[in-house]
Amino acid sequence: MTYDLLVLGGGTGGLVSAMIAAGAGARVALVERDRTGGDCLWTGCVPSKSLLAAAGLAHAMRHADRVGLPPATPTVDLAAVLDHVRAAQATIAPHDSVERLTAAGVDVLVGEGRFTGPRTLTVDGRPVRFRRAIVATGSRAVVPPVPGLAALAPLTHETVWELRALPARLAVLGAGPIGCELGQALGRLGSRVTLLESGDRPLRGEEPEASALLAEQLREDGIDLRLGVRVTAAARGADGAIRLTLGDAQELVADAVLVAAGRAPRSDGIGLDAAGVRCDAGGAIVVDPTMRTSAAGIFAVGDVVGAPAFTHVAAHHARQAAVNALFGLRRRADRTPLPWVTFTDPEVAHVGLTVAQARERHGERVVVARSTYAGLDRAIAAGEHRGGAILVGDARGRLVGATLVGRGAGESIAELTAWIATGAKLARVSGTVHAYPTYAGAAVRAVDDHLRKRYAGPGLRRALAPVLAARRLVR
Ligand SMILES: Cc1cc2nc3c(=O)[nH]c(=O)nc-3n(C[C@H](O)[C@H](O)[C@H](O)COP(=O)(O)OP(=O)(O)OC[C@H]3O[C@@H](n4cnc5c(N)ncnc54)[C@H](O)[C@@H]3O)c2cc1C
Ligand SMILES: NC(=O)c1ccc[n+]([C@@H]2O[C@H](COP(=O)([O-])OP(=O)(O)OC[C@H]3O[C@@H](n4cnc5c(N)ncnc54)[C@H](O)[C@@H]3O)[C@@H](O)[C@H]2O)c1
Repeated sequence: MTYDLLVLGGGTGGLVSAMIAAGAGARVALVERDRTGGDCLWTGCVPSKSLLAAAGLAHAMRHADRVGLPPATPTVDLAAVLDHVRAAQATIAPHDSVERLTAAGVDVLVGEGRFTGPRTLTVDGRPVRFRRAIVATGSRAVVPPVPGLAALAPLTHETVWELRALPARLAVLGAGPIGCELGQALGRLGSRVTLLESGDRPLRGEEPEASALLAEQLREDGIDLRLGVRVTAAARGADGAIRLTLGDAQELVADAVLVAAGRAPRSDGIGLDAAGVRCDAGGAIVVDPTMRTSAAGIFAVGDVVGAPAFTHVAAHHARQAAVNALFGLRRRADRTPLPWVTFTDPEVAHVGLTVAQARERHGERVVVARSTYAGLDRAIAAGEHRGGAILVGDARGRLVGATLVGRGAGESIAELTAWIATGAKLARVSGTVHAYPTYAGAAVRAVDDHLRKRYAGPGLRRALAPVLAARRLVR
């Protein structure tokens, strides 16, 4: 049989592609060599958010006095916390399962897939023919070429879940989303964490204020956050401890190292040359906005096409690619704003342009509205003080970007994403009634303050003075 659509990879990108195609009545095969569900379910979003939930509670217990309760120091048993992680995975797994795919009409082919031509692929050597294909093979952790590091088999987001006990001293390499989320979680659960970042701030792509608030909290948590640091060598001593040599000739001793220094597309070894699919210098499959690769009839989605690497982006790509592949349409994946959230405490949520990007694109006349949780009633009532909102408008005042920091940021960003998608002006955010008191109020407050500063000055008062004087004459 020749399949209408062959999907290589059973993570989010592959699952969504296959389910949509099967729903449309196509003959679909999905090839997966491991467990369906991919990085998100097994080694990414779900376990990290489950771990963060436990870490957040441990932190809240220690700091209960912020709201007038006696603080408590939890005795953390990592094995029990990881039972919670696995229970969350087990609850979600049926949604991504082979059984669900099969029931929907997808043929799940278990094994290693490799293209052998533009319309053929083998699964553990067995040939399969297809009319159209979607590549969704994801990405893998990169271990930087530091002498001695790879030989230590450092932890990555793939293996950290196999720990039996908390490392007493944990060195984390990289303060991107993975390093910050996992570093903060393991630190709050009891490891002494040193977070080593070669750049000058954590979450380097976010607004500098967001990075600064997160850095403050990480340090308050007791994490030794070292910026502008390069690890030049790694070795295990006779005592079993790991010694990292830092660029400035200092030594850091740790019981375990977690590498969180970026990810690389998983595009090698899958026969892309035989299929005529081109990759860029970093190994990302080159696609156009309709997710077509350089090979006619072959599409690619998710992490394998490079940044931004998020589950909801993989799903969004897949929705466009599946219908484009089956029906020859040209639906584009670049027509909608893409939000993302780093689930640290404080959460950092982002959509659209940063202030610097907006200035580059729209010039100096961009509008910037800011607020902090120090003036937000909901945050004050909850004893939260670290957070705020930065909204960016173009020269005409249309919302083009937003960053929210603090509790609730990940939820509130949805509203701003929708406003950007509709081309709304900033004033619409505060013109819309929001329930009181909510964290969503941070964005409203930012816009209100901005409008007040801009319009409610002496000029407006001078202009309105005669109107008010005339109204006083009316009985
Ligand atoms: C620690 C961590 C936390 C994260 N947290 C979040 C979060 O909170 N929110 C968010 O949006 N994103 C998060 N992400 C990112 C998210 O997990 C990825 O963007 C998403 O899983 C990508 O989906 P994908 O389908 O492209 O690839 P994957 O999920 O990696 O799926 C690829 C699949 O292809 C299979 N495969 C590869 N090669 C072959 C082959 N030759 N033959 C057969 N099968 C093959 C693999 O086994 C895998 O199952 C996180 C990532 C990490 C690492
Ligand atoms: N909440 C989420 O949505 C979430 C969570 C985790 C990961 N992710 C996704 O996974 C992607 C990968 O995450 P990541 O954190 O591994 O990568 P990243 O590329 O975002 O960050 C890696 C960090 O490591 C630093 N670094 C690189 N080499 C280093 C070295 N040798 N020494 C010290 N620092 C070094 C970089 O400067 C950078 O700050 C993210 O970009 C995101 O798309 C998403």
